[in-house]
Parts: sequence; C-alpha cells; structure tokens
Amino acid sequence: MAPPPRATAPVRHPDAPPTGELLGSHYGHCFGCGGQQPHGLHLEVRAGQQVDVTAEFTVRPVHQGAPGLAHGGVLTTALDETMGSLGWLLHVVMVTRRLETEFVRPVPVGTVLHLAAHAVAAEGRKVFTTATGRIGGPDGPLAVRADALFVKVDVEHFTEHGRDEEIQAAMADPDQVRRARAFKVNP
Ligand SMILES: CCCCCCCC/C=C\CCCCCCCC(=O)SCCNC(=O)CCNC(=O)[C@H](O)C(C)(C)COP(=O)(O)OP(=O)(O)OC[C@H]1O[C@@H](n2cnc3c(N)ncnc32)[C@H](O)[C@@H]1OP(=O)(O)O
Repeated sequence: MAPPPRATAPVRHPDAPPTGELLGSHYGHCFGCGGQQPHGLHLEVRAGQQVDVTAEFTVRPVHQGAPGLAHGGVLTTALDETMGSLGWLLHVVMVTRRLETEFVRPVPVGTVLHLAAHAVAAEGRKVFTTATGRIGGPDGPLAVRADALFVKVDVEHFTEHGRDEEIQAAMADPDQVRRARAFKVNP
C-alpha cells in the first residue's frame, strides 16, 4: 500500500480546526464516534499540528472477542475511525478503500487505547494514512497499527448508497447539515 512516487505531502487546510481542538462526531449514529450508539467506541479525536490526530478509546465488555480481550475488528474500527478523522484537517470527506491492521499485542478490557494517526501522502483522490494504538499512555507499548488508503468522495456517495430513512433523517437534522458543511460537503 505504498504511495506512488508522484504522491505529494498532504496539506493541512487553512480553515482546519486548530491544534488541540476536539473534532466532534461527524454523525451521531457513527459506530466509531457517534454519541447515539450505546455500544459504539465513542472516540473523541483531537486535531494535531500537521495532518495528524490523536484519540482515546476505552475498551468495554461489549467490545470483547476472546474473554477479557478486545475484538480485533473493534480495534481495527478504532484505527479506521481515527484515520478517517484526518478528513477534518484536509477539509475533505474520504472513505476507506483498503486497510491493513497489525495486531502486535492483546488489548484487555478496561484498557485505554491511545490512538494517533497522520496522513502520509496524497495523490489525486487518494490519501494514504497510518495509525497506531498504544497501551498505558501516548508513548506506551505498541498494541496495534494500521495503514490505509482513503478515497475522497462527495455527498452523492452517501445519498446514492445510504438507506433512505437514515439519509432523510440526516438531511432534516440541522446539526448534521452543519457537520457535513464543516467537511465542505454540501447536502
Ligand atoms: C446529510 C447527508 C450527508 C451526510 C454526509 C455526512 C458526512 C460524512 C462525513 C464523513 C464520513 C466519513 C466516514 C468515516 C468512517 C470511517 C471510515 C470508514 O469506515 S468508511 C466506510 C468503509 N468504506 C466504504 O464503504 C467505501 C466503499 N468503497 C467505495 O465506495 C469505492 O470503492 C470508493 C468510493 C472508495 C472508490 O471507488 P471509485 O469508483 O470512486 O474509485 P476507484 O477508481 O475504484 O478508486 C479510486 C482510486 O483509488 C485507486 N485504488 C483503488 N484501490 C487501490 C488499492 N488497493 N491500492 C492503490 N490504489 C487503489 C484507484 O486506482 C483510483 O486511483 P486513480 O484515481 O485512478 O488514480
């Protein structure tokens, strides 16, 4: 998943949220970041200085795979969501096309996973990203890492493919429309 040689360094948008600011959820029902998902990850992502973000995820019993351990798919979701949030800093909406996770050590229930992601390169609609999840603190032992390819999309991606009832509800929600605009999407 290496970026092609013609790829360039990703550029932080001039109107990107300032360093340290909480980005907020892009959609209340998002399994990764939404507040309206009881079993969701409730990730709170913070803007970094460049095209980078940090986040924390507390592993709860509903996230188990093996007894007392986080499910690998849930950990991948946490990495995916964190990397997807880089769109706030680029002012684009992007969806995951390819994602490769490495599970370096098991992550027990109760762990606070310290996530960090940055955009590595961009080329046309493609954004290449990478992320880590560490235990015990932002500089703690590496538990999981991932590389991903995101592709920029416009609002039709959602309105054409999403189920009608959720799309209608989202478009009727001024808060959702405001959040979509923050991504430079024009619903
Ligand atoms: C009010 C209503 C509006 C609401 C709006 C709300 C705001 C929402 C805000 C924010 C949302 C963010 C949500 C984040 C959530 C976390 C992230 C996720 O989990 S996202 C879900 C999982 N992902 C998918 O469901 C994608 C499913 N896949 C697709 O839909 C398509 O495959 C898509 C759009 C990704 C690409 O399809 P193509 O037809 O547009 O483009 P092609 O040509 O296939 O690929 C684009 C480029 O990528 C290269 N490419 C493709 N695969 C590659 C690979 N494996 N390696 C290298 N390059 C590859 C291709 O060669 C092409 O490159 P060349 O542009 O020609 O240079």
